[in-house]
Amino acid sequence: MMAKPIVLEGVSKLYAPRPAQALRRFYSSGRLQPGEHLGVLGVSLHVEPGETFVLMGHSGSGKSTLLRLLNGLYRPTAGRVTVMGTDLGQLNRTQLVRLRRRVFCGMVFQGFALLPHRSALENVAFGLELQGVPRPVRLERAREALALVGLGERERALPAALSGGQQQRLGLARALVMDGDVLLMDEPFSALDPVTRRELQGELLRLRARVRKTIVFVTHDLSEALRLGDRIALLKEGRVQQIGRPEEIVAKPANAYVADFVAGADRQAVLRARSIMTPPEAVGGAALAGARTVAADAPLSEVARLAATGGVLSVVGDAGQPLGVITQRDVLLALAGGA
Ligand SMILES: Nc1ncnc2c1ncn2[C@@H]1O[C@H](COP(=O)(O)OP(=O)(O)OP(=O)(O)O)[C@@H](O)[C@H]1O
Repeated sequence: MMAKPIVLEGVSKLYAPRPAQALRRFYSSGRLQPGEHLGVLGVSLHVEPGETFVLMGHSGSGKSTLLRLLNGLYRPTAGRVTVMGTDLGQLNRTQLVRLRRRVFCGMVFQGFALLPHRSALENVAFGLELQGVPRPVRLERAREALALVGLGERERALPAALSGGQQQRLGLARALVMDGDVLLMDEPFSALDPVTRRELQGELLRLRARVRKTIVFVTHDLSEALRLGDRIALLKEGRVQQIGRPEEIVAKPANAYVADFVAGADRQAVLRARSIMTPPEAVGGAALAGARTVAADAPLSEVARLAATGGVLSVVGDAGQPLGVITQRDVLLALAGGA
């Protein structure tokens, strides 16, 4: 079995002159002293190969700190970070740099630091140049990456001649051209207008199917997280509130904070039949006889249409096996945001 790209076990990071001491004091007294800041506290999570894992939370909740812990840019004050089966704490600087280069293909930021006097093509090829990849090879790979993000026609353009959305695509190409399996994205689309932003999200979803990279994506935007994430971790004040698939977080928020955070979600788009069904025992066998079936993955909008004509729906899995039932009441509650 393939090693998990990233595993975090009880990871904490304090920004303090003496972080270990500050953390001990924080655990015993619940307080920090002036000049000490909590980055993240006791975070455990893992990222599966090929998934898009979203770190979501308000400003200051610890998303960027976590991203820099999981790629070894920061060392944890406590806890363990394991990347592709290797405990980062066991590596010296050189080994760490080598592992990061092998596993991660760079980070995509908002306002990506593009080289202003180099063409789009040379910007993308730059990382390979630093690695000593011969010029013809790196230009060929850079062209492929540019084509992948839809900038094939603009390879000679200087960054300043590109729109904000195009510059962001260029940033993406610059990361994609590198070898690593894991792509880190820190609020890459936040500075873009809403239309361009949605467009680039769509682009990323399409790309993901083609390049098979594992993606860790940071955002404070709920709709972006729900759209892009296979799974989402919601952070508050450095602590994980809930980890789950988008429909799990929306349908079964773990606490009042999560419920409040997801209150504005587009429930019809996010919820699936499986997230609102109840066990078959909930209704009598008689009610199920002749019930219409709906796929477990069907979105709530479709479930609602089917349920509107009355009766109970039988939710079935890929092989047609019964998984649960949905009544009209379940649909109404889900649409209304009830449990
Ligand atoms: N270099 C630093 N020194 C001191 N405190 C820091 C440092 N970097 C981050 N922090 C603190 O750690 C906490 C988490 O910050 P972080 O940047 O990880 O949050 P974030 O969720 O990424 O926020 P944003 O969305 O605003 O970037 C905040 O309280 C922040 O003030």
